[in-house]
Amino acid sequence: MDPVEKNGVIDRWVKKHLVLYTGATRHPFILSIRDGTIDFSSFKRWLWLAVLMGIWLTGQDYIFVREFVPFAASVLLKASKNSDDNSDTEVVLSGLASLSDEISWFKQEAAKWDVPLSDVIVHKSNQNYCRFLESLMLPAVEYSVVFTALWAIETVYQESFSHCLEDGNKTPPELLEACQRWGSEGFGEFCRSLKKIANRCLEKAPDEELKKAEVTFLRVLELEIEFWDMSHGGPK
Ligand SMILES: Cc1ncc(CNC=O)c(N)n1
Repeated sequence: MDPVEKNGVIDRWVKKHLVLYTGATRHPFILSIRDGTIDFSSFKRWLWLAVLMGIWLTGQDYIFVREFVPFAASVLLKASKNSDDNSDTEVVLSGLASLSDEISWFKQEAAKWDVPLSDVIVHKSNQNYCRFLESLMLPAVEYSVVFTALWAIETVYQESFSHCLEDGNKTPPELLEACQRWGSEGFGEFCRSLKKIANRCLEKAPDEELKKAEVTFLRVLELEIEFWDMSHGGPK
């Protein structure tokens, strides 16, 4: 890890807010996937799996990803305007490409499990998250703030699902594909690129902007925890 990364602003914030960060990246929901802590009686297993797939197959995450696309596109727009370093644009573009692949994956999974993705009831925590994303799309929101949000949103999933793939995991085989989608080394590489860009911008940000970016980071963690809570409590 090069020196900027080690002592970068983001690593400082992760350390400072480790409890909330761990709450988002080691949520009981994620631990229950990694430990496969499901009652192996077939009915409960199936039910548990249905609850678990609920996050994806009641379409909550599908709705999130559909809302996340315009947000990521707004970051791409800001990146193309930010003269600093146009390699930022390529990083964001690669993220958008994986999003389009993700949407097709959701559709095929929904078809496989025979779950309609249209007129899904949007859960409260999902509505909050989508409204938050919309607030970040306003032109006035600073580049360092939106990149901090983009890095945090992607990293929570990467950290969470890569944990489910670590040695000694007991992740149910049916869920390995979903875990690999976000837990893969490639996605980890993408998150590290986002972190580099965010750190570069945050190093130069005035205090006011730095504070806004930190608050945005914490808000993403809270919203991710609420999102896991929603699925942990099952589709309501
Ligand atoms: C709630 C939530 N947070 C982050 C991600 C990962 N980013 C885009 O796919 C996701 N799919 N859903």
